[in-house]
Amino acid sequence: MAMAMAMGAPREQLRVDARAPGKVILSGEHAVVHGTSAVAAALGLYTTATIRPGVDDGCVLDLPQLGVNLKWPLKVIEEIVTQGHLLDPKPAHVASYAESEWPQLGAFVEQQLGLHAVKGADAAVTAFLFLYTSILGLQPVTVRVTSELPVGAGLGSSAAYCVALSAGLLAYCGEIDLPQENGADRKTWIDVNEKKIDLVNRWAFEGERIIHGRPSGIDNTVSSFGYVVKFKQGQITRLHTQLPLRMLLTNTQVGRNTKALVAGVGERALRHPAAMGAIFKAIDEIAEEVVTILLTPSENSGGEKKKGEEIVSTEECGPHPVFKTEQEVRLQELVEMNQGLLQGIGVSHLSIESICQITASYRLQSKLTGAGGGGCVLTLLPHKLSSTSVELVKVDLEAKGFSCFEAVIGGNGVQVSCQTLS
Ligand SMILES: Nc1ncnc2c1ncn2[C@@H]1O[C@H](COP(=O)(O)OP(=O)(O)O)[C@@H](O)[C@H]1O
Ligand SMILES: C[C@@](O)(CCOP(=O)(O)O)CC(=O)O
Ligand SMILES: [Mg+2]
Repeated sequence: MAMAMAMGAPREQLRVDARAPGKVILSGEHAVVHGTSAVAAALGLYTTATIRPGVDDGCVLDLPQLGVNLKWPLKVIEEIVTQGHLLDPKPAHVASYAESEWPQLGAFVEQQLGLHAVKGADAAVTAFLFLYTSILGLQPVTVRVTSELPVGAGLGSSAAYCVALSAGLLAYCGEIDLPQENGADRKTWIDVNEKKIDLVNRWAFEGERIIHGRPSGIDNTVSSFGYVVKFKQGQITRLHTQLPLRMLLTNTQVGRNTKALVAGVGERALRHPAAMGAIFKAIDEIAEEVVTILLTPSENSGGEKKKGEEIVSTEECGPHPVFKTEQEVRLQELVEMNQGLLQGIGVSHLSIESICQITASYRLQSKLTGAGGGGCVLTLLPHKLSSTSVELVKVDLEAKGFSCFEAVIGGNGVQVSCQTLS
């Protein structure tokens, strides 16, 4: 029925919205690009793509966070795309992006953006043109993408951008069911149908390849499926954890580029294959142990607390003691070890180390999340830690110029909404 309603409304009267969450990586970033396991959780901050009917045979792309607002007559795009890409869109069959097949695209995007473009704007526009022409073909559309996520900060903004765009374009061409409109002003968001999430995820991965160069796929996967996932060589395991995952996210405010950081780790791995392989293996073991802890039932059948749940550690942290369960003590140690290994492969930063030292003085362990080199740091918070103690840590971090917030994690994945335009 939902699809019928959506299909019933001609496209020139349909506005489609798709939103996708950012993410935190609990363990395994960078090593996962080299085939090991990683664990990631959806973050309660979203990127939203809005697809509206186009006007006078044109395509408009509005990316306010990158200062991009471009409009092209469709025939201009046709000249660029026809050179290297069938103009017969097959939304259900994911095409793989190859720069060699689009010889004109790079120069076209560079010329369109000019010399003063914001860093990363070229990748965003290129990813859009690939996804738009591959999924929709040359249909007049007006597309706007906005986000609650900081861009380039390790919270998976590139993946959320690609997932939201892919879902919005697939919904606009009828490949994804849309919700019944409720007539009220409030949007009705629905999860993308299970059978279609994989299609969204595979298109988004192609977009991530344009932005990241060599993505593992974990970012677009957790942004598509939501909740908590284990990812290894394309294998997705959705983790149903009962462990209360509380964390503080601190932004170093240091900009960096994931593509360059991932390439740098690859080059170091070529220079030191055995040593880097050993580090990747250690990170793999850490990620596997994190999975085991997350999957430990929190209570046995009688409702009593399981072994891992009793308080086994009490340390001073400002005015209140920090109570930690055995699972929390083990997770903290794994976070500390993972951060040390990430430092070893060259992706930490002075600002990240400074945050780790500040939180360690409160008996809390932290690690960079995402590509590192700046960006964001996650700090595990014992579930019994008082809000007063959390506030103390935040005040200390903010006094050093960092910005931090207690993250909402483990929520839903990609969702869609629609509105029939009068
Ligand atoms: N809201 C957005 N609008 C346009 N492009 C975006 C947006 N969010 C992310 N991007 C794209 O993703 C890039 C950042 O991705 P990346 O370097 O992987 O950092 P991260 O994924 O950690 O935020 C940006 O330079 C841009 O190309
Ligand atoms: C470094 C890496 O493991 C995660 C990158 O995360 P982000 O783009 O910095 O949010 C790369 C990848 O897995 O594709
Ligand atoms: Mg990214």
